[in-house]
Amino acid sequence: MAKNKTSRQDEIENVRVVIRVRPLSKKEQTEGYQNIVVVDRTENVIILSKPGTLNEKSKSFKFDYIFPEDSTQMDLYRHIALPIVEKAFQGYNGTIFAYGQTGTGKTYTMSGIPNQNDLKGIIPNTFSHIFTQISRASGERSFVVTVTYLEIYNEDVRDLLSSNPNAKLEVRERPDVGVYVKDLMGFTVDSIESITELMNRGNANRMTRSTLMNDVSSRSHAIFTLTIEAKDRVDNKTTIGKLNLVDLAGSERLSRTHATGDRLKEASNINQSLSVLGNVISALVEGKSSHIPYRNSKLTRLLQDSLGGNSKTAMIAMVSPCEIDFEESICTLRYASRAKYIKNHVRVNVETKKGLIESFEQEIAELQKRVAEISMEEEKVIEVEFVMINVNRKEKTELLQKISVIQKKILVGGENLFEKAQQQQFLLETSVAEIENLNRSQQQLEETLQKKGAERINVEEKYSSLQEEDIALTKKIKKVQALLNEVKEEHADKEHEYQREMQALLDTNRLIVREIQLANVMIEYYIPKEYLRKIETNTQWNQDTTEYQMRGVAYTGNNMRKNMSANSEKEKPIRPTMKSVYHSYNTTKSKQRARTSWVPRPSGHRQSGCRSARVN
Ligand SMILES: Nc1ncnc2c1ncn2[C@@H]1O[C@H](COP(=O)(O)OP(=O)(O)OP(=O)(O)O)[C@@H](O)[C@H]1O
Repeated sequence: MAKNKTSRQDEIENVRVVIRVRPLSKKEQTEGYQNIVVVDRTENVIILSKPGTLNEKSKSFKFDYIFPEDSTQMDLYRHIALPIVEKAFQGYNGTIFAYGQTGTGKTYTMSGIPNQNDLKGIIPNTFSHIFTQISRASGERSFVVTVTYLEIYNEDVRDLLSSNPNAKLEVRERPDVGVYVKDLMGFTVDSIESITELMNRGNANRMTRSTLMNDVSSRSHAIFTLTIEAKDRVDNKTTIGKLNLVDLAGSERLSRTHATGDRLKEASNINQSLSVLGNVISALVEGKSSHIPYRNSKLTRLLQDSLGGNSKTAMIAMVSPCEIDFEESICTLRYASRAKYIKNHVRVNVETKKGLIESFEQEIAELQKRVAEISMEEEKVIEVEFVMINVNRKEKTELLQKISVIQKKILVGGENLFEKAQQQQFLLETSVAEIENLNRSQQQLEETLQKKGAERINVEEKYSSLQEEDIALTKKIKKVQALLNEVKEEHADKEHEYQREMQALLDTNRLIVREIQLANVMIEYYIPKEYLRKIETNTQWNQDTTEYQMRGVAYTGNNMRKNMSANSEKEKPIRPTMKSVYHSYNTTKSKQRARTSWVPRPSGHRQSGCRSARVN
């Protein structure tokens, strides 16, 4: 990973890109499909052979690391998540996101199988890691860990931990906070149980369904965020590390999924937002323009810091080894290859305002003061009134309970030996994985040494005679020729990929046109002209939320109708006084309109109908 420092003390770091290959599924094996993936562990190269061709048609890609199909969940954790989580404790932001075709193991890698220790994914392993780290920290350090969990489904942001997970939340931006989700609920956690309970609740609320490509396919992008606030009492410094664990929805070829109707719309939305993510990656890598299209999707807006900003970021690109997925796998590897060149500017986030720990400590001090006051009062009134004592005792008990709840939120280093057994389990597995990795590195070193030895012999033997030089040159020409062919083929592949992307865009476009046509028909036949004009003059494009907004939205027809129906039968609606603001239909006018509805509306109006549709 490239790394250097800038003058502002920021460290410049490339996004770390690794590949994970899942094993062939039982279904693929029974149907007789071939595994076309070979991994060169020494060079970190993945080679895919084009089905039905000889080896020379294979394609190879180099990455920071490649996890072959026999890799364990712990291998992934140790190599990818562990260094980032450790840095989050020091106040760095971190992001790990899983990208890839549908059914390649993104959810398996990020969440895994919850009840089996060795199959737990990155998110639950992070919980064990965090609480282990806290219990190992010095007693001078205090921590508050907060969790949020959201999903982006069909370009709507939803809080997976809310009691109303279907409510759509707004993405906002403020100079002092950056991009954030309004009304997203954050929970402080004090144990592995409490955080696991939140994860399970969120997962249960996540939008999944069975598709032709995956029995349990995630139809949304999910972002699990852990914020670790750490206060050091020695230097009185508070740092905040934010960790985004992202399970993206899978890309899919619409022609292979046979999706129609709402599912087609859902799949188009997924592809569309992944395509915006791809455009952001390209723009960052090319560095041609200062404009990076983060605003073109909610996903890229929320991941703005993770891509090109202040975050240590790792992308795990998932690949299927199956021959029928060759083209999709090549697309994934190309996509991931570009991400390797993104440079982030990372730094420690030092809290300058009052953090959560300080607020909690202040609240505890105030409550303790009140408890002390009550104790003194108790002593004074002991001989006066029995009832008074009871009232005071009740308040005191409540205050002490409150203090205990807040105290639990602040985790003190070394003292909180939670879930000892689970921590040990985690440590044990980590050490086993460490030993395995050391063995593997040793094996890789030996292989590299052997290779180098063979190369030296080659060099010594080369050019011992003119004839040999001639042979070598001919070989070189052949090699260059092969390279040229490879480049040509690559070009043809890219052309092909471009065509397919175009096709996907056309599909999406067709859907949008259909929706616009529906909106136009509804406007044409159901909305009187004067109301349409009124709607248009009261509607404005909001650059920040990237949606149209209505002035006086509380007085729009449907909102007014909602309020009126909420009124009891007895209360008569206050129609007369609201006439100026309530956009209700006028019966006489609608009759007139029905008589003249065959008259075509000016084309300008049709277009303004499109404008009133939400654009993302
Ligand atoms: N490395 C792996 N080892 C064993 N099984 C795996 C592995 N990766 C994926 N699987 C299995 O493959 C299936 C699909 O995995 P998963 O649902 O995680 O894919 P996904 O990429 O999240 O798909 P989607 O984008 O449709 O949500 C699951 O049954 C999962 O258990």
